[in-house]
Amino acid sequence: MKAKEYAIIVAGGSGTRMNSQIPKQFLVLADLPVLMHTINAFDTYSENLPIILVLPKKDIPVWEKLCIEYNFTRPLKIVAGGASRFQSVKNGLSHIEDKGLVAIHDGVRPIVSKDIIANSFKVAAARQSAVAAVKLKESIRVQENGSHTKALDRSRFHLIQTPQTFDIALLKEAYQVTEQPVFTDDASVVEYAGHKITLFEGSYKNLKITTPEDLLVAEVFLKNQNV
Ligand SMILES: Nc1ccn([C@@H]2O[C@H](COP(=O)(O)OP(=O)(O)OP(=O)(O)O)[C@@H](O)[C@H]2O)c(=O)n1
Ligand SMILES: C[C@](O)(CO)[C@H](O)COP(=O)(O)O
Repeated sequence: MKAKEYAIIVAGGSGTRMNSQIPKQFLVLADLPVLMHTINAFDTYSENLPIILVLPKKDIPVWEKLCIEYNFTRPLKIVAGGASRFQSVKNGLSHIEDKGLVAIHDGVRPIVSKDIIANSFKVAAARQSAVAAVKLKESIRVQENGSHTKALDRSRFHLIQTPQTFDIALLKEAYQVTEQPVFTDDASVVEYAGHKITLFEGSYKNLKITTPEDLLVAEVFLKNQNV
């Protein structure tokens, strides 16, 4: 029998690196707030998928206003976030009581495809974890002591994206730990709990909107979704 599937979309951040008055998840790109593009991608995968949307507590009224403005009616469970991504995911997870699989996705990765979401659930069903990743396109060097740098073999490295999809029980158990500075994503939490991480092919288009220039690129992709 197919496992029950859930998604947690984390949008509880304040976007300090974007340096924008409006939190980046609410900025309008290609006629819609970023977060609505992200939710629509998951709805395209399955309109019945239960989605937990994590928002900064103070911005929940902002989101509610946007939903009225854009006539956005997709059913969601809205949960208040925490001080870090780790805390926000943990808050989201506390609203799932079932067994099954959960995809954790950044609200600010709006160009995720239906196929990537489907693959994340497929791989996680077989391997308990499925983390989207792409290979490096550029050369990399590591800083040595002083001003010296040394070339590294880029084929050994991956750039990590979301969705990061896991067996729900495994992820909940991993999130019981005290938050550590190394926790930049869900894979690092699950690995810290002693589990192996399985990567699957993400996409260079699945970018995270982090700094202002990302808005330009994201808008081009969002306006040309079928290209
Ligand atoms: N307390 C937090 C911090 C981050 N996030 C979410 O985690 C994802 C990670 O992306 P990131 O670019 O780090 O978002 P911000 O924390 O908002 O940005 P910055 O680090 O520049 O402040 C985003 O969707 C963000 O909203 C969250 O849900 N709760
Ligand atoms: C989860 C993530 O998007 C994977 O690439 C990333 O780690 C978020 O971390 P950031 O350091 O806040 O950009």
